[in-house]
Amino acid sequence: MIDNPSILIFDTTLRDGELTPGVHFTRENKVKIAQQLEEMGVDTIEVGYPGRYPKDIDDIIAVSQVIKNSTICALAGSQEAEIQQAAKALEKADKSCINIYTLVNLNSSSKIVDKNSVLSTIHQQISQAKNSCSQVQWTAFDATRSPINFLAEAVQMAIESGAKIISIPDSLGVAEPEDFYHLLENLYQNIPRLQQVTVSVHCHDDFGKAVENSLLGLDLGVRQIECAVNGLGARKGNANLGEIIDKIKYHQSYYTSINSHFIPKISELINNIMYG
Ligand SMILES: CC(C)[C@@](O)(CC(=O)O)C(=O)O
Repeated sequence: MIDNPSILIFDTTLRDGELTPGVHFTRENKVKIAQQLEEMGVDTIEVGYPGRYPKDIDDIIAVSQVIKNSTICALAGSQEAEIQQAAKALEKADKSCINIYTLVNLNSSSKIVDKNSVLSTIHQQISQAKNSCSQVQWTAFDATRSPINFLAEAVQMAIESGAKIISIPDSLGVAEPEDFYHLLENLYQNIPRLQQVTVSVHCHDDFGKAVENSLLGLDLGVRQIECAVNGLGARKGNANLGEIIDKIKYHQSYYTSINSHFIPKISELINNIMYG
């Protein structure tokens, strides 16, 4: 049903998925996986984090050469050097996205953090990144353990600076569905401009809530879900791509461009790479 609101699927199998204990994807396998993700209709493929893993630069370049329809995404921390590396890696991509993350949980830092300097970093880095890719996504790292007022200020700043996608992660997978729903609701109530950008969620499965948490914001306006094939990802993984797609199709109030017939095939490809 094409008239239903469309939900974008952002796959992070090749980035967060590679943080699954024991998992490594060769360049050749990253290209193969990306081709299948594109074939099934995934909107955005996050391929790596060049600022932390230098080999990801060439992985992203290799994937960029074969992918035409999906957006290619590179993760970057909020330092200038990381953004430059992401931009360099994405030069050949037809549609590119730099996903910048900034720690908003000021309590967790060992240093005393000045709020204004965090806000000005967000502004500077997004302003820099938007000249070197098609779209900037900004991720509020550790959003679910952050002071809500500061989180809202940071989101507001990211939107004003030009981020077109705002991602709210449950970075450590600790949010109860009720709490995650209230967090999103609070942001929608307090930031009118959230309606003008794409809101994304990135949930981890430490307590088995990744899929539930990823879907509960759709009625509030969330329009992008970050997930990974077979639920791969750091620690206990991210939301499982196949489950997300099936639930959206079953729900019937939303639309995704993903062809779910491809899910078993890509699931098997990943299994063969990991255990074959
Ligand atoms: C940056 C991000 C989306 C992250 O994956 C963190 C990271 O991989 O460093 C998360 O779960 O918050």
